[in-house]
Amino acid sequence: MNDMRLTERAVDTNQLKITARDVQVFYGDNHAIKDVTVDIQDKTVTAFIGPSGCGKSTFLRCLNRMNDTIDICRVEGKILLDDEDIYDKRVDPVQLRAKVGMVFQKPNPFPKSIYDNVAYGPKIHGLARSKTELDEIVETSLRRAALWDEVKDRLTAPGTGLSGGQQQRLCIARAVATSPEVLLMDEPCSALDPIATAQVEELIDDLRSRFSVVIVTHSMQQAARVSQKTAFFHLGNLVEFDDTTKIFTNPEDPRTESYITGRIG
Ligand SMILES: Nc1ncnc2c1ncn2[C@@H]1O[C@H](COP(=O)(O)OP(=O)(O)OP(=O)(O)O)[C@@H](O)[C@H]1O
Repeated sequence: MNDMRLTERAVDTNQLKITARDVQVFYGDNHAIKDVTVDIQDKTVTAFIGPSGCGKSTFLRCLNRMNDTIDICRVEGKILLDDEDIYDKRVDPVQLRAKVGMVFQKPNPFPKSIYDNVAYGPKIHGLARSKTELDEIVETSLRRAALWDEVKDRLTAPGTGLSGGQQQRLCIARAVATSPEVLLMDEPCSALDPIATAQVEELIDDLRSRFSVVIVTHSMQQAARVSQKTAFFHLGNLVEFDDTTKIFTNPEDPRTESYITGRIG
């Protein structure tokens, strides 16, 4: 699969960003994530793959406490962001989610202008001291999301009026605007056509030069193209976690091999 990979920018990928230890997730009696231990590196794209219902999205949502919003959901174990326990009582989940941003499967811009979609986060987190600074953040974020040229002349138009691919890049700009340290993406291309998918994949590789990206994907081709590390989940277990090339060429576990060769899933 090597020939299909995007050109990778040279960045230092050694530093750890997120450390998860013995994580369990329960939805009522359903034990959805079992004893997951994993290290997520900075400036690296990590892909979560595995059959439907194996817990990829559930585990992803643990990383910015998005599961807090689900009443019956209970998370146990430790998740550290730069050595800080994100489940500590003193951590404000809203602040955490600015640091650990999220992009969802379906583009979900606010019913506001393109400008306001991006300006919202910096405004509520007090990241701009003046209108000029806010304008700068909006422009930089839209540029980082490779959307600026397409929208710079219609910033006051509604975000919901953009094409699906543009809306997803707007959501990426919105997430990037609060200067996150980690960006979580839950099947960000599944509602996009192949051209918009290619644009977002190119963008993911670019974003990696600034922060850690974790992506849930159903597409093994996409995982192989965009990620450096891959985690294979099966029935709530993290079966194998390794360099993406190793997972796709020489996996250790027979369950990983069955999945990547299409025998399970
Ligand atoms: N909001 C929820 N309430 C109750 N159970 C849930 C909820 N979300 C997920 N689950 C359950 O947790 C388990 C893991 O689901 P999850 O969506 O994390 O898997 P997934 O690997 O992301 O699946 P898919 O690839 O189909 O999106 C499943 O048994 C699912 O039914």
